[in-house]
Amino acid sequence: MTGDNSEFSVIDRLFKPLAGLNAEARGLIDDVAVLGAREGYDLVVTTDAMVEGVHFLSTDPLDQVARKLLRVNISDLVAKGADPYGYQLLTAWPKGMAYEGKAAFAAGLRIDQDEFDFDLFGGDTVSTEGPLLLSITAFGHAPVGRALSRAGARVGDRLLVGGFIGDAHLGLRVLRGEFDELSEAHKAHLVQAYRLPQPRDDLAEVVLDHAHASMDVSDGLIADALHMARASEVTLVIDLDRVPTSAAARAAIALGADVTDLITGGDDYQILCTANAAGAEALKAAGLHEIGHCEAGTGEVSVISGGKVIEIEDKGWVHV
Ligand SMILES: Nc1ncnc2c1ncn2[C@@H]1O[C@H](COP(=O)(O)OP(=O)(O)O)[C@@H](O)[C@H]1O
Ligand SMILES: Cc1ncc(C[n+]2csc(CCOP(=O)(O)OP(=O)(O)O)c2C)c(N)n1
Ligand SMILES: [Mg+2]
Ligand SMILES: [Mg+2]
Ligand SMILES: [Mg+2]
Repeated sequence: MTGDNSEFSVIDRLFKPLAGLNAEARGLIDDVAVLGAREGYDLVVTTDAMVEGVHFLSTDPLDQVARKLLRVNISDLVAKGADPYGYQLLTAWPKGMAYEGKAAFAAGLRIDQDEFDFDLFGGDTVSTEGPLLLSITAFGHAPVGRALSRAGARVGDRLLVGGFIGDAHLGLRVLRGEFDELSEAHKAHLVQAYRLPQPRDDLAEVVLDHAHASMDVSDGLIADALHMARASEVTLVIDLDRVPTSAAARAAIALGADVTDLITGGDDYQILCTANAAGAEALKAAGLHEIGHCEAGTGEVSVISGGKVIEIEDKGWVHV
């Protein structure tokens, strides 16, 4: 089996089929991929890595790890209003990792490549004495000059979010043995949110058409709102009571989960954006939720609940 599990055999057997017949990938037998320019569009590029023990658990199924890796990258693209196109993949396999694990990983990629119409263009394979490390550089297309940014929030804008906040953070805690009293259905919902975030590619177009500033929530709602507030040089006011939470999250809160953990825990991969009043109505009609507004400022986030300001010390995830 060692031959089967070696670098070029794995590329040939597991990754070449994922590149398919796409000429841009050059059959994964060249040094580069060559992406043709699409007239009238900018190429939007993003990179996000995932490390075992930092972004996912060693007990998470490898097909789902692969899908999460694709999804966290697609999440950044759709938050910019870009149409996901394809990706480069880096795999740093722990020495001795079995072929079966790599095959499960490739099977997960296949599922979500098809789900999101996203092609593999190439990448790199290395081995490591450390934990499993995976990285994707993802490409998407946005009409020239129109890809959204974290800057661009305007005083008077409404602040909106694409879906539930806090589920993934609670899902990680469920996997670590917390909230055992929750129903099996609620636990499954939260674990699914952690293992398999749902990037809202269906919202990319409406966000592109109506948002002034847009990003995805990865570090935590408050931390990422702060990133947006700083980039836009405004104050974002978040009404905690309007932040959408699932029935499962509310059940966890009833069991003692702190609501501030939900808005600082991260891993949500929901769109966070601002728009003027008319734009906000269009975004709400598409399913986004209004959670606050934008005031004059110099890069602050203010969280209110029941009309009172809440101080939040740890605002979200920071890699150190
Ligand atoms: N090692 C790095 N080298 C160059 N740019 C980086 C590096 N790490 C992060 N960045 C840049 O810093 C910015 C913020 O990154 P990050 O917080 O990871 O964004 P996101 O939450 O959208 O994934 C991005 O513009 C990203 O390209
Ligand atoms: C095992 C495990 N522990 C902790 C976390 C929580 N966590 C790790 S990284 C992170 C922030 C998001 O990852 P990052 O690499 O910062 O993504 P980016 O902001 O670049 O999109 C969070 C919330 C997790 N997902 N899994
Ligand atoms: Mg990143
Ligand atoms: Mg990201
Ligand atoms: Mg981050």
